[in-house]
Amino acid sequence: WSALSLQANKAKAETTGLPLLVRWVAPTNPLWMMFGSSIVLKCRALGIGTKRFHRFYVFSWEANERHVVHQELGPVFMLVSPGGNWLCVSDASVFEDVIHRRTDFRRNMEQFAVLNVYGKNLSTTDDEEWQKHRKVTAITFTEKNNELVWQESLSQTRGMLKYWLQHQPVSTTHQDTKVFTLNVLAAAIFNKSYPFEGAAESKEHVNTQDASYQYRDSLSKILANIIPIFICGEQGLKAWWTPKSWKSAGTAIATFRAYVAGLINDERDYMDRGIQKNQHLVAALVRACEDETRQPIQGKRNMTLTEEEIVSNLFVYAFAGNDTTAISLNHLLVDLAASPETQEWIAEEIRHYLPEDDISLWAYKRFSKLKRCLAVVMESIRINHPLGQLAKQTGQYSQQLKIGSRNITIPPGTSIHLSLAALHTHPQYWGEDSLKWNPSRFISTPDGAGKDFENEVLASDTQEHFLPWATGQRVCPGKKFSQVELVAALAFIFRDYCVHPQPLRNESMEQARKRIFNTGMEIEHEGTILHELRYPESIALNWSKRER
Ligand code: HEM
Repeated sequence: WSALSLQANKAKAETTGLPLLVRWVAPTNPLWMMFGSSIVLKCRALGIGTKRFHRFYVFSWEANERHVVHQELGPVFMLVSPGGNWLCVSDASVFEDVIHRRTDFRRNMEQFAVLNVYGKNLSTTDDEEWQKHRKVTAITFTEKNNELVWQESLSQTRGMLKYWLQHQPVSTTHQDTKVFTLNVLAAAIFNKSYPFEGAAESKEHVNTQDASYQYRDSLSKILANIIPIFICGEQGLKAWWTPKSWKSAGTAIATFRAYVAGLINDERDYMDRGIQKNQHLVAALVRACEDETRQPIQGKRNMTLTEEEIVSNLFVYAFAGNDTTAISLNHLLVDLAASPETQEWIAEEIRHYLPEDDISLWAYKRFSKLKRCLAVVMESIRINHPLGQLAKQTGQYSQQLKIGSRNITIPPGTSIHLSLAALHTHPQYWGEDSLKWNPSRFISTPDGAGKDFENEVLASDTQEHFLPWATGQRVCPGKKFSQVELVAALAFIFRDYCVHPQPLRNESMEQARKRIFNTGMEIEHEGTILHELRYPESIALNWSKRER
C-alpha cells in the first residue's frame, strides 16, 4: 500500500517538473515523529544506512540542512512520500506570494491539529472564525502589558542568574529558560508572580496539591508531551499500556482546564456583583465576552467566545509563547558564550542606556534603545529558528506559482513548507558567511554620522528574506512580547556579568567556544513540535561578574 501511494504521489509531483526528493516515510508519520530521529541517529552511529538516509530521515532534517539541500536541489523542490507531497521553499519571492495569497494557500490545519487539545482556537481556525479569536485575544498585546513583561522579565532574570551563580557549571540552561518563560507568561496572563526556581527545584512541586502551581506545572507537562497527546487524545493517554509520563499528561490536561474554569467562574461572579477586580487576560476575555452577550448590538457579528474557547486560546497562547521564547533564549546564551567580544559589544550599550544599578529605575521605554541587544536576538533566531517553517497547503484546488521564470501548477493536496531555516541562511541573501553568527550584520551607521549609540540603526525584523515572526495577516501577535522579554534578560545579565563555556578535559577555551556553538547548531524535534537543541545538557556554562 505504501509503495502504491508513493508511486501515485510521485506521478503527481512529476507533473510540476520540479526536482524531487523521495522518502519512504511521511514526515507526519506518528511513529516517526516519536522515534524517527533516534532510529536514524542510532543507525548513523553504527554505520548502518546510506548518507541520504542519515540526512533526510531524521525528524528535524530541514532545520539541520538549513540552505544546503536547496543549493543542491534548487530554491523549490518537491518532497515525495507515501503520506503526501511537500513543496519545500527557500525562495523569498515565492514566500511572499504564498503568504499574501491567503485564500489560495491556507494554513495547513492538519499539521496544526496538534494544538486542538482543548478544541478550536486562534491557531487552528481560519477566516471569520479566526478573526473572532484574534480580535478578542488581541487585548493581551498592549504596550501596558509589554511594560509588565519588561518588569517581570528583569525580576525573573535576577532570580535565574542568582541560581546559576550558585550552581556552576550550569548544564540545565535549556530547562531553566523554560521555567523563566513560564513565569513571565503567568504574570502576563494571570497576574501571578512566582519566584524563579531552577528546573530541578521547580520539579519538587509536581504532584503536590499546591494550587498556586497548578497552572504552571500542568502546562509544562502538557507542553512536554504534546506529541503523545496528539497521537492518543486526552482519553487515550489513560489507557493501560501508556507510560506513566503520558498518564500524568492526561491528568495535567484536566487540571489546566479546571484551573482556568475556576478563574472564569470567579470573574463572572465579580461581574455579577459589579466588581472589576482582576486585570489579567482571563478577566479581560470573560469581560469582553460577557459584555457582548449582555448588550448585543443589532447587526453586529457575534464575537464572543465560549468557555471552552477561552480555555483553548489561553492554552495556545501559552504554547506559542513559552517554548519558542525559551528555546531562543537558550540559543542566545550559548551563542554569546561562544563570542566574548559580542558580550562586550552589548555590555557597552547596556551600560550606556541603563547606567543605574537599581533596576527599578530601568524604565520600559529604554527597551527600544537597546538595538545591539535586539540584533543579537535576531541573529540567533535567524540561524536557529524555533519553528523552522511556515506550513501552508493548496487544499482541494491546484494553484499556479511563479518560480523563477516559470509558471508552475502545484497539484491539489500539496503541503507547502516555507523553510525559515533555509531562507534565513541562504548565501543568496546573506552572503558567503551566512552561517557565521554575527549580530552586527543587523546594525548600520549612516554615512557621515559620528560614532554614537544614538546613530546606530537596527535593520527591520521583517524583510523580504527575514521573517522570524512571520508577516501578513497571521504575523505573530507575541512578537514584541518576546522581543521585550529576551532583551530584558540580556540587559540584566550582560550589564555586569559574563559567561564562558566549561572546557572539556584537554580542551582550550577557544576549542570549547567552537564546540558549544556547533552543538547549538544541531537541532532536534523528535517528540516535540518545536526545534530544540539536540544535546543541550552537553553544554556547561560558567557565569562570573564582569571586570570593568
Ligand atoms: C522568539 C519567540 C517567538 C517566535 C520566533 C515566534 C514566531 C511565530 C511565528 C513564525 C508565527 C507564525 C506561525 C505560522 O504562521 O505558521 C507565530 C504565531 C503565533 N505566535 Fe509567536 N513567536 C514567538 C513568541 C510568541 C509569544 C511570546 C507569544 C504569546 C505570548 C506568541 C503567540 C503566537 C500566536 C498565538 C500565534 C498564532 C497566531 C495566529 O495564528 O493568528 N508567540 N509566532
